[in-house]
Parts: sequence; C-alpha cells; structure tokens
Amino acid sequence: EEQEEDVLRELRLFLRNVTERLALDRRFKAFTKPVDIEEVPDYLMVIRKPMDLSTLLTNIDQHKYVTVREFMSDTDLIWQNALEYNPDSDPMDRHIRHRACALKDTVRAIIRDELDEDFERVCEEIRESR
Ligand SMILES: Cc1noc(C)c1-c1cc(NS(=O)(=O)c2ccccc2)cc(C(=O)O)c1
Repeated sequence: EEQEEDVLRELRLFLRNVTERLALDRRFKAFTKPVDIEEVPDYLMVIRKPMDLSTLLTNIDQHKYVTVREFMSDTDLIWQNALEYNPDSDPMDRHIRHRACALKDTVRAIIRDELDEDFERVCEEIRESR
C-alpha cells in the first residue's frame, strides 16, 4: 500500500546516494562502467555475473532492490569479480585488488554508519510479504 511505496522510495533515494558517492571516488573509476569486452575479450568467460556502479543505478531505477541486503549482494559482485579476474602478483592486478578491497570496506562502512537497522527490517518485512 501507500506506506510501503513510501518506504521503498526512501530506500531507492538512499541506495542512489550511496552509489553516486562511490562513483565520484577516483579510486573506483574502473568500477563505474561494465568491463569493456573489446579491451578484455575473455572477461565473460571468467566472470559469470558482471556488475558495475552504473548498472547498480539502473537496477535501483528499475525497482530491482526491495532491501539493502539485495543491493549489497550486487555491490559485493563488483569487488568479488575484480579479485577473481585479477589474481596475479603483477602490479596491475595488485592495484585493482587494492581498489576492490577499498570498495568492499567503503560500502560496508557507509551501510554500518548510515543505515538504520529498523528501516532495513521494515524493507525485509515488505520483501517477505510479496
Ligand atoms: C574492473 C575490472 N575488472 O577487471 C579489469 C581488468 C577491470 C578494469 C576495467 C577497466 N576498464 S575497461 O574495461 O574499460 C579497460 C580495460 C583495459 C584497458 C582500458 C580500459 C579499467 C581497469 C583499470 O585498472 O584501469 C580495470
């Protein structure tokens, strides 16, 4: 009903704000767009579920996320994919892994500091009722 739509609208505002702040952080530039398959031809053979910050925004606008937990599953894909595709000891791989870990820590810190657990509980109730 109306109150539920108000809660989900507030969730989308929060998730958009978090995503836009991540996209503005220079450390995360490589995560702002899908990995370019022209530049990385074997990427989709290694990574089954690509994800990036622009796709997160599209998903938010398409009402894909009803809870922060669902949003976090997709943000986790971004850094997990980067760790999986770039496992080597060469400086480039180490550099992208360092940024992937920074993305993981930054998202968790924002959620810990800015998400009210009662709000997330209401979102989980809505998801279970659907
Ligand atoms: C993300 C990601 N996961 O695996 C890799 C590898 C990356 C990644 C993707 C991009 N952006 S891109 O796919 O458009 C591109 C790849 C190669 C040359 C030029 C552009 C950049 C970087 C980077 O470190 O700058 C890394």
